[in-house]
Amino acid sequence: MVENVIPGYDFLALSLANPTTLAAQKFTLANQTEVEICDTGIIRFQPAETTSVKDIVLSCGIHGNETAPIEICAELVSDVLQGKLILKHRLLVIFGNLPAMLVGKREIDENLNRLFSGHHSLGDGVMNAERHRAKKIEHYVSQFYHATANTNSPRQRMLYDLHTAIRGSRFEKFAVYPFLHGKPWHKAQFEFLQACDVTTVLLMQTPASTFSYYASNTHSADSFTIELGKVQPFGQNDMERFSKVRQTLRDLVSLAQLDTQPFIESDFALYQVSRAINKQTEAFQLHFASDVENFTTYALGTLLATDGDIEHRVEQEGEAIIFPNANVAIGQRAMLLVEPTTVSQHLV
Ligand SMILES: O=C(O)CCC(=O)N[C@@H](CCC(=O)O)C(=O)O
Ligand SMILES: [Zn+2]
Repeated sequence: MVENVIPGYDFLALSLANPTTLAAQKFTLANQTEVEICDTGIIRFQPAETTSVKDIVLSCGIHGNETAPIEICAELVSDVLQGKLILKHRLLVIFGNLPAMLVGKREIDENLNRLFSGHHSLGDGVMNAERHRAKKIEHYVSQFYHATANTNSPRQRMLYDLHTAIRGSRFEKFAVYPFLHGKPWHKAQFEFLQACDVTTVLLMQTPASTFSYYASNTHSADSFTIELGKVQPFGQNDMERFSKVRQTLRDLVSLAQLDTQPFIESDFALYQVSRAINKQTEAFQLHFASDVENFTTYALGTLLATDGDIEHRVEQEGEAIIFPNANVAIGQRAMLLVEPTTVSQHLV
């Protein structure tokens, strides 16, 4: 049955062959896991196991050229479909921007990761494929979480949105912890990240239109953007570098509890955003080379970027650059400046 619906157990290939739409379908695996294709690139699993307490969303390819996470998720989905990986918890897997994957680009018309929390419908409204996709993704995530919202036992929601960075990084893997509006950070989440070999975490200080902020703020999910290395074409990722994250994600969905190391703050490099620099004019220019890595620091006063007449310089000792990108839409984030911080004072 599965092979008739998803040839070769390859849901990614089926989705890429149907990048705009795929008819919804439901079927059951031999191990009694219920599978629902919600739409192209969006697949939901309900395990036979009734002691499931976690509602887990994994997403990748929100930017079409960020291939390592796409390969990781495709492998995991295929193994579930083949019965090689038996789920303990409910799981929704999202392959975000299929048309952009097909052409190896970050986006087609607009950055999908700036369209969540209803931003898909602002301004000119839902007028391009990325806006439609963001709206659909929000719909399926809401449906997934709401399906168990009235059950009596407490459930844990999580959403891990897997990306890769455009540049190299002083820390190859790092996570973005969305702004929690004053709520405490979760020790167990740092422990999960460490199990994934991610020990650099950037704590955001403001709301955002990203997918991870949407999941955190709208659905109270434990949620992160997780950056896994640098953008590479499909098939050119050294998957050995991701062995810990691959295994931890498999354990997360298939075991009752993850076996993690206790949180020790000194194991982590923690940063908070000191400033966000938004592009204001088409003249925006970075004043360092394209191979300068994320988390690089410069001396006080160094000119980092100009935007017409505006000069952006290092204002604080130890301020590091992250996600510098001159090629963004006017009004959008062109770079973050971050500084070391701690979490122990506000951690549960
Ligand atoms: O390397 C870059 O410049 C961008 C990599 C990337 O796509 N990062 C995400 C971070 C989302 C967040 O802030 O949570 C993005 O820019 O969308
Ligand atoms: Zn990305």
